[in-house]
Amino acid sequence: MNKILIATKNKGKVNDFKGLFGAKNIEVISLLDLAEPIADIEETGQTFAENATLKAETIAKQLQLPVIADDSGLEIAALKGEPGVYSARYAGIEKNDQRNIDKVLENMADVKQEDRAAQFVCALALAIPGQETVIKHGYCKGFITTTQIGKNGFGYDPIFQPEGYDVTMAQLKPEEKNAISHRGNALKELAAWLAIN
Ligand SMILES: O=c1[nH]c(=O)c2ncn([C@@H]3O[C@H](COP(=O)(O)OP(=O)(O)OP(=O)(O)O)[C@@H](O)[C@H]3O)c2[nH]1
Ligand SMILES: [Mg+2]
Repeated sequence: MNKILIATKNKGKVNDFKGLFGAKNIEVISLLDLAEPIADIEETGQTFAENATLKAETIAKQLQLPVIADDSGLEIAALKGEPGVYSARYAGIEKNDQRNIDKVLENMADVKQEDRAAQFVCALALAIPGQETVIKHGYCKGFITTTQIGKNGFGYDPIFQPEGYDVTMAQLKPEEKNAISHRGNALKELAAWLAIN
């Protein structure tokens, strides 16, 4: 395998995957690279796994190619697991990262340091036409900061401090994020599965 299609339109995810697969000499293409535009898929699932499966199977069927889809998000304990599967659209359907960050910080304004635990979750679905879809999960535990710091990454990275670090995910270099991220961890699981099946 020297090329993989990731069924996403999120540039931040594409950059993460380019780093992750580039190390294995595998070229990453996404829905943003296709000549024919692909319609948005409505994410109607209740879980990351359901949404990842929906995206992977729809695109695999449409293009008759093996694809990986990623559904991911941030679960904050003090907000009862929110934003969860609604992470991209937390502050509205236009999917604005800055507005999403502002909404989290506002909702957590009164939450004490010791109660700011959170985790990123990533579900990866590998869909191959005619085969059963494979799903693997990855997690990254940490805390929500009180201000946003850092310019790398995307989404909530500037307000997420991984466990064992005193900087945010957005202050880490791309390769440092990939080494500990929910996406990197899910991909390790998928790679391990591919090697033994
Ligand atoms: O700080 C972050 N670092 C990450 O590493 C990360 N991974 C996911 N997220 C958040 O979760 C949403 C995914 O939602 P999502 O899986 O539906 O993707 P999406 O709608 O952006 O693109 P697509 O893949 O569906 O085309 C994203 O938009 C982000 O808000 C992240 N935030
Ligand atoms: Mg989405």
